[in-house]
This record gives sequence, C-alpha cells and structure tokens, in this order.
Amino acid sequence: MALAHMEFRAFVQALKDDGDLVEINEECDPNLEVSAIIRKVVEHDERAPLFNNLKGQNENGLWRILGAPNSLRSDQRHRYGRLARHLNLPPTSSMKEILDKMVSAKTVAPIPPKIVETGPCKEFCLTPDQFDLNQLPSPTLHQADGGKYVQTYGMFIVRSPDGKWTNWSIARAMVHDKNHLVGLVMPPQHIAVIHRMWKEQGRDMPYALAFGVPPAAIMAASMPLPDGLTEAEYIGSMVHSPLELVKCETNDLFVPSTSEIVFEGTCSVTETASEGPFGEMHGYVFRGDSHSMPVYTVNMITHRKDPIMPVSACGRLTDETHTMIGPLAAAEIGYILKSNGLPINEAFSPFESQVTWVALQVDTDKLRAMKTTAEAFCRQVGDLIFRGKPGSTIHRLLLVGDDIDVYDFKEVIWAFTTRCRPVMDEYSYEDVPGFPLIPYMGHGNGPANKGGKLVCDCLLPVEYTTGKNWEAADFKGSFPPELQQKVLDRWQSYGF
Ligand SMILES: Cc1cc2c3c(c1C)C(C)(C)C[C@@H](CCc1ccccc1)N3c1c(nc(O)[nH]c1=O)N2C[C@H](O)[C@H](O)[C@H](O)COP(=O)(O)O
Ligand SMILES: [K+]
Repeated sequence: MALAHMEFRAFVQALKDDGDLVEINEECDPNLEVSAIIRKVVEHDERAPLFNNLKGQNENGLWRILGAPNSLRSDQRHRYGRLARHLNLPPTSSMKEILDKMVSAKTVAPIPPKIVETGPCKEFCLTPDQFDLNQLPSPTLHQADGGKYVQTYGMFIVRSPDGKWTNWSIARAMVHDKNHLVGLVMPPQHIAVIHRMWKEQGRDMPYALAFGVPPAAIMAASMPLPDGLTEAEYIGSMVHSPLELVKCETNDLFVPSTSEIVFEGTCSVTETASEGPFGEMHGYVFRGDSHSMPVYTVNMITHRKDPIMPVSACGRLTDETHTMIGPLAAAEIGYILKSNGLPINEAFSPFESQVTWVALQVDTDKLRAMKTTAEAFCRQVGDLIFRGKPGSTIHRLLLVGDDIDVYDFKEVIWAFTTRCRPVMDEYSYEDVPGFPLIPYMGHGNGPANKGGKLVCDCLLPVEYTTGKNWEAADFKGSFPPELQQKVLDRWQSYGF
C-alpha cells in the first residue's frame, strides 16, 4: 500500500488505523441523511464517516462517500491529525508544522510529475449513455441548496490554452442534469483566469475533475499558490517524489493515476446555468441566492472498483473550508510578507473568525529597527495583501507582537481587544476587491465585491519605539520564575 499522503485509499486506511474512521454499512440516503451525519461529525470533531452503502450505488460500487476528509479530531493532542496525514507528518503535528510543510516547497526546485501508461483510476470507463448523475448517489448537502453538490472535495484540473500552466484547485459544482454540472467559476480564482483565456479564444475549456486524489495534492489545490505555478510540480518537490499522472481518455489533461473517480469533459465558455444557493463556508445558505455559472459537460467517468467520493459538507465550524482555506491562505500571505522583507514571524487564520481574519505575529525587535510609524507599517502590509489574490478571502489583518501566539485565539483576541483602539488603530481599505460570500458583503449594505477590509494594529505605540513596557497580569507574567516552579512542583501537595 502506498503512503497515505500519496494515495487516497491509503489515506482512508491510515484514518482507520488511527481509530479516526466510522464505517457505516447500513444504507444511507445521499439526499440530506449523509450530510446531516457529516454536519454532526464536524460540529463535534467526531471521527470521519465512511458510507459504504449508499442508495443509488451502481453495480461496480460507484460510489461510496468519505465525509469530513480533513476536519478536526476531538483529542487535542491529535487535533490536526487528519491534516497531518494529508502530508505524511505525525498526527501530533501542530498547525505551524503543517503550514510550514505547505510552504517548504517554495525554496526547492520543482519535481515534475511522472507520466504512467495506466492506473487504478482506469479500472472502469463509463460513457454518458452508461451513467446518470442524478441516479448516482450525488449528495444534497443542505435542504435549501439549489442542487446536488457532487463536487466539494474533488480537484479541478485545467490548463492554459498555450499549455504552459496547469492549475489544480477545489471549486464547487452541482449536478445540472444526467451528464452536466454547473460550478462556481469566480475571479480572482485561477480556474476563472484560465476559463477567461479559453473564452477569449472562443473555445470551450477542457477539464478533468479528479476525486480522491493524493491528499498532498488536494492540500496544494486548496492553496493560493502564485499565478502560473503548476501545482503538480510544487507537490512533487513538497513530498520529494514525482506524482504519477495518467492521460485522460477524452482530452490531453493528466490526472493522478490512483484517483478514486475522474470526470472528464469540457467547460462551456458560452453556456451558463443557475448555480446555488449553497450552504457556504461562513455558515449561511440564503434562499434564492443563485447565479449564472458555466456548464460543465461530463463526457466520461473513469473510476476504481468500489470508489470513494470525498465530501465536504461545509457550513459552520469546523469543516475543510475552515481547516484549509483560511490557514493555507495565511501561509501564502505570511510567505509574501516575509519575501518582501517585512518582520513577520507567523501567520494564521483563526477558525473563530470564520477564517475571515489573518493574525500576523510581528518580530518587534526588527520592527523597531525599521524606525517606521504604525500608519506606514500597516499600509505597507495592507497594500501588499489586500491588493493581491491570496488575500481575497480575508477581510481583517491583525498585527500582533511577539508575545502573542497567533495559533491560539485566546491570545489573539486578548491583544485585539486591549491593544487595538477601534477606528484610530484601524486602517481601512474600501478600494480593494472584497469577498462576496461573506454575508455582510454579498447580503450587506455596501458593494458585494469591493472594500470592507481593515488592517488592525494590535501593537501598542511603545512596540514601535522602545519595546514592551508592561507585564502580563497572569501566572507566567507576574511571578518570579522560581516561584512559578515552586508552585508547579507543589501543586499536588497543596491539595489540587
Ligand atoms: C477546501 C475547499 C476550498 C474551496 C472550496 C471548498 C473547499 C472544501 C468547497 C467546500 C467546495 C466550498 C467552496 C468555498 C467557496 C470559495 C470561493 C472562493 C474562494 C474561497 C472559497 N470552495 C471553493 C473554493 N474556491 C473556489 O473558487 N470556488 C469554490 O467553490 N475553494 C477555495 C480554493 O480551493 C482556494 O482558494 C484555492 O487557492 C484555489 O486555487 P487557486 O489559488 O485558484 O489555484
Ligand atoms: K491551487
């Protein structure tokens, strides 16, 4: 068996070996029942459900469903275990170790994928007369959704017309009819950038949609890596070995050879259909919230025997849209700021902000050496991030000092509520792209796609000049170390 980060089926086995999987063998209905179970799982950090017996499965087992593929574990020591298994890291890994791994490939030479003749994803091939997406177990995830969102954790593979750039990304898609999908293609996302290139040439965009890809691949697919970067090469260097890809049957794109299921086809550059509403990552589904989006034709389905379809039933905390979209954007944001010479140590997107914030830990020694002002520094950070793509889903950047652990929300909110004077210490951005999926944007008082962003300076003025002039009124901050040690040593004998 391959390693968990390189083959989805090995990943499912790793969850089972970790005691992090519940196999459900009684028949479940993909119409809401499956998603209701997944929602209860992710709202309580329960074990991942593997639905082995779905209403609508065909004679070759097409398909089963793995819910909550990258959500949290309840045991605090293994909280990010599922994310760690995506990257061949120990299940006790911290979020910092996980995000550092995702950024590690930026400074090494890309390792191009290896093309193989065939692979498990080719065990079965179905032409459109042999399948009906409405009869297969496509799940309805929220009762107010506009359709069956069969695509929430698969990977779209699209390539620029000149063949130079192959982008891998997650973008949602719902069943439109027996062999068509309609999906969210939204600027500034790379799938929309490439779709536009094909549209300018008046040619439909070939795509592949691979479900159950190597877990390391789906992590990079969810990360806002630079324009023009081909994820397949990036992942190869991240995992230090080439990914094995196999050619599609109906177009010249390549898919991971061990993919559980592959949809192949073309995405129209002219035909659109109604897409949404959908229970979104911020926790809302607004009735009637549908938009015209491109139609994908499914010309071929290939798959493994008894294939597993991964499903992210997203919404309120804590599912893949929170464990991946925010933190992976934060990793890219942190990297951009450091590469521009700014004194940033760490970057994280707190789940409690519904991943609309990124907290940035500032190295305040280096900050003081810059002899800058709060306004100049905050504007430098805001201009770099809010005018670029990786910051597109983030509406608040919080600058905090070295004493604040950005991975611990208690620390972040303490600094924000006590060191950032509302209005005076906040620098607004109304002339930058906004994220319309956040309810106060898409269903708020102002323009849905513009503005509504802030850089919040949670550094006190002394941190820019002479340094911290306070002691925290807490156990670690207000007592001599030897007294702290004495209390810890005698804690039991005191009677606690
Ligand atoms: C992990 C994950 C990620 C996404 C999405 C999902 C999951 C589980 C859902 C469950 C399918 C929900 C939805 C969230 C909506 C969203 C839109 C735009 C940005 C962020 C989120 N979704 C994306 C969606 N992006 C859309 O354009 N389109 C989508 O539909 N994303 C985020 C997306 O994968 C990341 O932004 C990647 O950086 C995109 O790659 P790219 O930077 O363009 O090469
Ligand atoms: K990507």
